[in-house]
Amino acid sequence: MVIMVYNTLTKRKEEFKPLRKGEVRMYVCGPTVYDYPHLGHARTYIAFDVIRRYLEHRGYTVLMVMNFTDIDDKIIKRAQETGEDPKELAEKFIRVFLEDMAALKVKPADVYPRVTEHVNDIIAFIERLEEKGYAYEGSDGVYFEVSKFKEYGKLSGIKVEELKKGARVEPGEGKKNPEDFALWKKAKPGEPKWESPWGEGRPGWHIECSAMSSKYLGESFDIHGGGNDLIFPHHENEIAQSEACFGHEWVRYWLHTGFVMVKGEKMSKSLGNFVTVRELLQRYSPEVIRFFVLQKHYRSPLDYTEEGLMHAKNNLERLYNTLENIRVAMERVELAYTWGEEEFELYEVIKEGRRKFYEAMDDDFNTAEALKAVFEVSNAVNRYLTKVERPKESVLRKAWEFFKAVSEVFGLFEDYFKEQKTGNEEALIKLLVDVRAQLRKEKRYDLADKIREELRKLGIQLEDTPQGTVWKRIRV
Ligand SMILES: Nc1ncnc2c1ncn2[C@@H]1O[C@H](COP(=O)(O)OP(=O)(O)OP(=O)(O)O)[C@@H](O)[C@H]1O
Ligand SMILES: [Zn+2]
Repeated sequence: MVIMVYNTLTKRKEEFKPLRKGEVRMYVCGPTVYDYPHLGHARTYIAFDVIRRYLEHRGYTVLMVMNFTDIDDKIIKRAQETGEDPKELAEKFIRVFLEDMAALKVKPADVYPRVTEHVNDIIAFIERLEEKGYAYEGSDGVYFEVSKFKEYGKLSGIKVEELKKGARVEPGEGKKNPEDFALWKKAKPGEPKWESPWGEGRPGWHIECSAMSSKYLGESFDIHGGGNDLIFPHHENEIAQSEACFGHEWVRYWLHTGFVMVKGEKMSKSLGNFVTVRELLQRYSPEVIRFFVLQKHYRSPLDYTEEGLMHAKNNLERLYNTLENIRVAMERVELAYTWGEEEFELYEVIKEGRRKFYEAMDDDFNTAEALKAVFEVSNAVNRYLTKVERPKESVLRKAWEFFKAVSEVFGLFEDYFKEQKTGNEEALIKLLVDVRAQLRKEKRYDLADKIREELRKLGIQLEDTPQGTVWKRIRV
């Protein structure tokens, strides 16, 4: 089975063939960290999380990099408004972003490079562009000369001539042509700055992604993603910089997510029509938000409405009911010495459901279609369980395994399956470890040692390390 992906660069679905065997290298543009993430951001990052999970599920090792834009005009402006230090402001919202994504069960990227920690790599990149004749220094910064890169516009379809017509060089701007964009911005008084061959200043926005992605993923890689609004100018400029610098094709597949919309407009900070992830989490569980996102294909617009979220909640509840029905039924199952009509019927639906699920996900990660297959299986399981007195273990187990695969790909029911295996055991061990630490503080070593000894008998080994006590299972 091949995976087909829609490539914004070629504007069609293509067979997915990674550059390196068994490995996918992907880069997703991360947030500019000056505010709380809203549902629009969540949609984009959940979508790429599911794409990544699916590729892993299909056996690829995925190396995923996401940047943090931790210095930029918006951050400086916000810091000036609130009187905070821009660095601290960025630091705070990186933390917020990571917390919100963790709450939403978005798997962390492998590397989160930040601009402020990669200024030297960015400078080296700009120097290479200068050497190759694509960059020039103006009075207020270093610019990329767009007309020198002959393939400019290949991603967005925007022509250099149109850009020339649509804009002019403003007084005080140091660029030669209106379409040129800044690689390096010379510092204005009071702004954060770094030393460079062009004097003190800071990187422009686009260059960070070219420099940091190539540092971690090499000079060509498989997938580059972001929201639709990044196609132009951000990704167009990234391509120009990178391909000018490396002299060859840079990224194989460009993937873009559709917007979360509110009454026909893009949810955005500037329009003020946003709902933050935190606000939503007070009303809905993280999985409801994920489910809401998954109900639509990632390239389609997604309307934010309360009814939509309620609908997601109800549907997710239906799936959890099915899981509980299976779990409870497992207690009264019997080993299958025979299969009746009901078993064959359910088996057929599970088999078809699995096929449809993978077919949908292989077709440009179509989560909306894949979910339909999940419900077909769910409904069939419930029908089966109301019909038969003594369900057969083998056929129920097939349904259970299917839901586990769905869980892995969609990032739903993860805690549920974990609880099935461990119950509250881990929480209870942690409680005992904490109680023992408290006893030791109070120098009640007899009781503390008793806890350690009794746990050891149960196959749990406690180790006191400088970072605190960790526990391990004794296996042999
Ligand atoms: N309404 C939305 N729907 C889907 N994705 C979005 C939406 N708004 C922003 N994104 C995506 O979130 C990611 C992070 O965006 P970024 O930090 O640049 O936000 P931003 O553009 O400052 O936000 P805003 O658009 O609200 O001002 C980008 O990939 C962007 O395309
Ligand atoms: Zn980027």
